[in-house]
Amino acid sequence: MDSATSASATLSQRLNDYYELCKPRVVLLIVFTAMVGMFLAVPTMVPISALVFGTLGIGLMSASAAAVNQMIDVQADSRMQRTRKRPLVTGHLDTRQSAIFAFAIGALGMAILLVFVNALTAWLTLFALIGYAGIYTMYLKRATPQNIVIGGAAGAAPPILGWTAVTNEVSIDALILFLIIFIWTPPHFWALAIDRAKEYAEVDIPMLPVTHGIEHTKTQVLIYTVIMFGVSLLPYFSGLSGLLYLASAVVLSGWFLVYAVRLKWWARPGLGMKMFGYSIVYLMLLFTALLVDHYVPLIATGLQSF
Ligand code: HEM
Ligand SMILES: CC(C)=CCC/C(C)=C/CC/C(C)=C/COP(=O)(O)OP(=O)(O)O
Repeated sequence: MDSATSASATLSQRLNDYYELCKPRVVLLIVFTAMVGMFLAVPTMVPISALVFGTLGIGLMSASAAAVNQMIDVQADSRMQRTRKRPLVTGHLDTRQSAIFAFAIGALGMAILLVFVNALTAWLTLFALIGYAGIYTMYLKRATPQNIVIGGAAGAAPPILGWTAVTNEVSIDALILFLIIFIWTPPHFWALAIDRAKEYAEVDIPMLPVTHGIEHTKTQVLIYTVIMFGVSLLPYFSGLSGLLYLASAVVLSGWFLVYAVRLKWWARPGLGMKMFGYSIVYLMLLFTALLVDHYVPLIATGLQSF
């Protein structure tokens, strides 16, 4: 390999390390839920500056929160199979580089929201960043098995942030979208934790299956999934969404419930991880259904006027 080729290989490796530091797939879904919040806040098109700068600011600050989470968790991450390849664990990045990067993208995100969006969105996003990186990662994660229920509030904030980016105010409908993700978080995480309980026990993180056992956690997953079924129908009953959304929510949440029931009474090895995988598809499709449902009447009206 000549020196130019090896320099470019190093650069692309380095970029990939910073990319992985941001938990990109989680941030992508977070940003998507924020964008759906923006679109649902207005009857027609989102103003382009709120869309571009709101998305960018929320995305950068979420990525910053994820990087800080990895800086704090480096010890635990180095001892779990699932997290062993993270860039701070492998030594591809050090704490100083990660701290500078996290601060830079966090500050940039905050500045973008303050200057181009609005102060309410900027401060609420900062609050979510501190909630996840500070309160959840530094304290709650090691303090109580209810860690993710409380910490989940930060991850559920993005639809509200998207909504305020466009309207500069919080509404009941924005709170309903928040509630969907808030109630979704425990089944999302505990389904994975059931299959990874041994790893969490080994690093002394008091996740629910470690402190209260697998059976209790499965019951909690089922209870939250039943509540989530009901909560996922709220956008229809509040008048935010129509029948297309209602039908999608019934099918998607119904399938989630089938998983929860199987996990409780007919589990087989690996079902927890399968349910965890479905939880991600579920949230993606549910928010896609909100979006499509919102624009179908508009498209239909447009077609009629031709
Ligand atoms: C406190 C709240 C949450 C906890 C404890 C949690 C926990 C986790 C864990 C442990 C993983 C890692 C799976 C792995 O490494 O294979 C994961 C993956 C994931 N989570 Fe969450 N999560 C939370 C909130 C959220 C939120 C709010 C979203 C998006 C709206 C989200 C979206 C995702 C996605 C897309 C993945 C897959 C990432 C990948 O494939 O790399 N999570 N979650
Ligand atoms: C500004 C804003 C909207 C912030 C968003 C917060 C954010 C990035 C939430 C992600 C939630 C998440 C991946 C939790 C898992 O952390 P973990 O440490 O329990 O999981 P791990 O073991 O995989 O690191």
